[in-house]
Amino acid sequence: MKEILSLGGATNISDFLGFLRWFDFDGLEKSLKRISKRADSFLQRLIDEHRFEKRTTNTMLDHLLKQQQSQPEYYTDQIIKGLIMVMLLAGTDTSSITLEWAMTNLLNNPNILKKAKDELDTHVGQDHLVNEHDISKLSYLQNIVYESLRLHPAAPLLLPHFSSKDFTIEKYNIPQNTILMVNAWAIHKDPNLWIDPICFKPERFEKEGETNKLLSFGMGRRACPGENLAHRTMSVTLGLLIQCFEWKRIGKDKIDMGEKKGVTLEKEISLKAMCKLRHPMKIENAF
Ligand code: HEM
Repeated sequence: MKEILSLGGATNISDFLGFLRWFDFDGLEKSLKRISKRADSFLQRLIDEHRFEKRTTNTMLDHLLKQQQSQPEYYTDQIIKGLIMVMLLAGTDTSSITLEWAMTNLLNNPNILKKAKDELDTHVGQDHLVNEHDISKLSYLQNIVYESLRLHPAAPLLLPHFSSKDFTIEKYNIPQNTILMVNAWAIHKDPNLWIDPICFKPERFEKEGETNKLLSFGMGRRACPGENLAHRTMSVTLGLLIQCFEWKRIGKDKIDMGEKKGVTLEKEISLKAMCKLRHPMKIENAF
């Protein structure tokens, strides 16, 4: 997955100097073909395993294979492989990166972590594990996710767009067929839009309408279709991490906030932290 993401985000010089395509100048095309073949055979194996397994489970793949039986001309293996690929490529790294940043910010701001813990103790308690139904009661937790997405948008330049006709933004004339990148990372830190833009302050989202200024999932027709799913999974996962464990930094120093360069905004140094179980939850109540 890492290799696909890094090759997918690599600059392809042949996009700008078309004649270089003849030579596959830096071997990018060859590498893409190799990795596509590997990914395709991995996904085909996955489909075949599920197809021949007698036991049915409640997974996306099982549902798609059921659809294949009633509409084989649409739900081909090719379409199913594409759908799984999109889920894996667009949905996993982005969500896990955001969670890593959220935990880093919480560990660097123990007062915010405590506030989130108190909210969980008040609205969920310890009788059951946090689940999707609890999320609407956990507004502070949701604001932590928004604030993490503001400071560390997982796709900092969104995806490249293309102008379908000539247009003007402020004093800039943009010709048709221009590749356009939106710098969400910079817009999210613009002091004209945000008070204390570089501070981690989940409280800012208590003001109505503040979330509308976020660009982390893009906007318009090509905005991220996984936004709701991502919010739910990230809120539940972060909620579980706070509900079940006591968290501490490894040393006294604040955790490094350096960012790696790339299509997705990874931490330069992966997060390492200490945790211990908060309370022995009765396992029969946990699920
Ligand atoms: C924290 C999590 C996520 C973030 C920050 C994120 C962000 C984005 C962004 C910025 C775009 C491009 C929007 C644009 O350029 O206007 C995008 C596109 C997309 N995302 Fe997400 N995403 C996340 C999770 C997911 C999940 C969970 C899925 C699906 C399971 C998903 C599926 C997609 C797809 C299919 C597109 C392409 C849409 C298109 O081109 O029309 N994303 N995402």
